[in-house]
Amino acid sequence: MSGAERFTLADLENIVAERAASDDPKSYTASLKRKGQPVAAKKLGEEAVETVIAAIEGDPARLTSEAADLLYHLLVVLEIGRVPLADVMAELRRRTAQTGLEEKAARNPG
Ligand SMILES: N=c1c2ncn([C@@H]3O[C@H](COP(=O)(O)OP(=O)(O)OP(=O)(O)O)[C@@H](O)[C@H]3O)c2ncn1[C@@H]1O[C@H](COP(=O)(O)O)[C@@H](O)[C@H]1O
Repeated sequence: MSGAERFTLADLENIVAERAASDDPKSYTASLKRKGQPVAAKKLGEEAVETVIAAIEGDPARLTSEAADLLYHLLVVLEIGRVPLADVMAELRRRTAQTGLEEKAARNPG
């Protein structure tokens, strides 16, 4: 393990919320918040593509780095969109009652 056992996405969510609310000119989070959701969401999309490329290339170190960028930017988009991570986790927890294919069928009945 990498020593990150006690650091959770909820911890990072708290940091992101604090930085988004700050007017620190050195804060990347605050700058994304100022630019607004279209810019932050586009950045999330770029990080998703970079993660896909790293996954296909099969480089675990690059995949780790790009996945970290992706998760951070997802938390920024959730913060700007006023969606608590707990709501996303509750939705994921709800889905544990069924298999992925059952969940897919429930979304697209018929
Ligand atoms: N985990 C992260 C994190 N991961 C990635 N990034 C930033 O996301 C950007 C990634 O974009 P790119 O790789 O495309 O690099 P870039 O070209 O410099 O980015 P752009 O100029 O295109 O936006 C970089 O600026 C990274 O520094 C992050 N910025 C912040 N955090 C966390 O958020 C905390 C608060 O950060 P500040 O708001 O900057 O204080 C930090 O202490 C970290 O814990």
